[in-house]
Amino acid sequence: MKLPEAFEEKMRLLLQEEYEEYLQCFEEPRHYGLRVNTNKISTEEFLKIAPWPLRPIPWISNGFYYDGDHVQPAKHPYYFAGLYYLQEPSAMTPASRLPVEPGELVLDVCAAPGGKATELGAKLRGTGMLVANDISNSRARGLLKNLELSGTGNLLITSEEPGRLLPHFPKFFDKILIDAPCSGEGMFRKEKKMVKAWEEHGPEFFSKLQRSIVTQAASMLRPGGMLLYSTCTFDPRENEQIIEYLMEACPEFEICGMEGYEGFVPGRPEFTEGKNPELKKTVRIFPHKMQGEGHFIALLRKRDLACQKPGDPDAGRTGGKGISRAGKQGTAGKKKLPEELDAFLGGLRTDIDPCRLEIREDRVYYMPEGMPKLRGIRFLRSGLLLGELKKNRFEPGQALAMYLKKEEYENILDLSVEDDRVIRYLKGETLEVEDLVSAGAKGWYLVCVDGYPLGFGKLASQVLKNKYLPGWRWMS
Ligand SMILES: C[S@@+](CC[C@H](N)C(=O)[O-])C[C@H]1O[C@@H](n2cnc3c(N)ncnc32)[C@H](O)[C@@H]1O
Repeated sequence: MKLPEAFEEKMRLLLQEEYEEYLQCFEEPRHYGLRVNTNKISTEEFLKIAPWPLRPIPWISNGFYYDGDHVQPAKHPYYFAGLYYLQEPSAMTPASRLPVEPGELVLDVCAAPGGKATELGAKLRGTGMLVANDISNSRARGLLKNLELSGTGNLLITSEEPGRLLPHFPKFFDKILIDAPCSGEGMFRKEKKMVKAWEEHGPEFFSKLQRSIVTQAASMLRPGGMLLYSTCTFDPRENEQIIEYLMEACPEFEICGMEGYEGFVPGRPEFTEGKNPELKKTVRIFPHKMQGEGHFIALLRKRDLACQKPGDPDAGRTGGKGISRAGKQGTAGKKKLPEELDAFLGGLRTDIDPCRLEIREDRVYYMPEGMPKLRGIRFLRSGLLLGELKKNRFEPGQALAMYLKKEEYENILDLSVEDDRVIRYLKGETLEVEDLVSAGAKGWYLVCVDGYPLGFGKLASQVLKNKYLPGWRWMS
């Protein structure tokens, strides 16, 4: 493979005697990774039902290698049930090293198509709020699908420059992940077209963009919060130098250590102006050191330089436009709900706080607590889309199906993965289910595969009318 000369020169400088070893890895095959969605299934349970051999990715607790030349995990009903996400192994590292806890307010600044955001959502376990942003509207659509498929509910998906989010979320988030747009040097082996893109827009181009993204994002982090910066490139101008720039612009930031792994290579302070030895706590992943592509990861904490009562989670948070941890009341909170919606919600075996329901143009949403007013922000989704009111009838939606656990809904049609009706359901066909329901049964049923929800269907006369989202259907 022909690499650009300037890139080769830089890598020689960066790797020295290891350079030949690095070049060798271009002759080796790429690695395929699968990350278990622990929001839906534990890693142990998934390993019991996994349809193909899997090998642990040693530095990711829920990550596994699979043989991508012989199996297609994206063509399996468990994929449609959101039990896992397919992701390059090194790319699993950033979200795994940002310590997100349930109940936190989390921002993924450059989130599409959702490789990291889906893991951050899983760590929140349906609590707190995940704001997933991407400047590209078309890419944000893919992000929306992936987050809904993963069952993430407490959600806001925006498509903005971070600077436009800032007035709404000053010092707001507990955790922020910036997986920055970059020159992609770490992906040269996996995607040859990245080399051409690098020739058009290299590290200088991206470092300007990264500087502006990190400083804007940093202002949205509350004092005491943590920020993880990552790229899939090697160049210090996009890595250590960005962290140096951020720490100069915002001196309250300090670099933190993270859970290590023998293949992680410490950052290189000598490639920065200030040569701060703390930069050694940042991490580079090289493909000749580990079974994964190239990455850079830095974890930082924003120290609280002002006086703060210990244990006060709101200390330092300024609150932005109408933001408070208590949240604002949903529009449906005080009103009487349409009868069919009320009956449907009554059938859910999970706590629904009526104050968090919002009805907008016939769509019913369940809003996260603490959702700010969104005036002026381009967003694709705010809250969990429960379904639609159609002439006062209520039709539950796909996002709700993916959010629910089997035991959280009363009417279940649970099919075994061996049952050919699973694929027929995913293709949008009507199903005969007289073996599974009694003669008089009717209404909305949650279709599951081996106990994991796939979508809704409407039952009448032992026939299930298919309500699987057309855009998500199984293509043969
Ligand atoms: C490396 S990709 C993100 C991959 C994603 N985190 C994942 O794990 O699936 C970088 C993303 O940044 C987005 N982007 C580029 N410039 C941006 C900006 N100024 N603000 C927000 N997002 C931006 C791109 O559209 C792209 O989707």
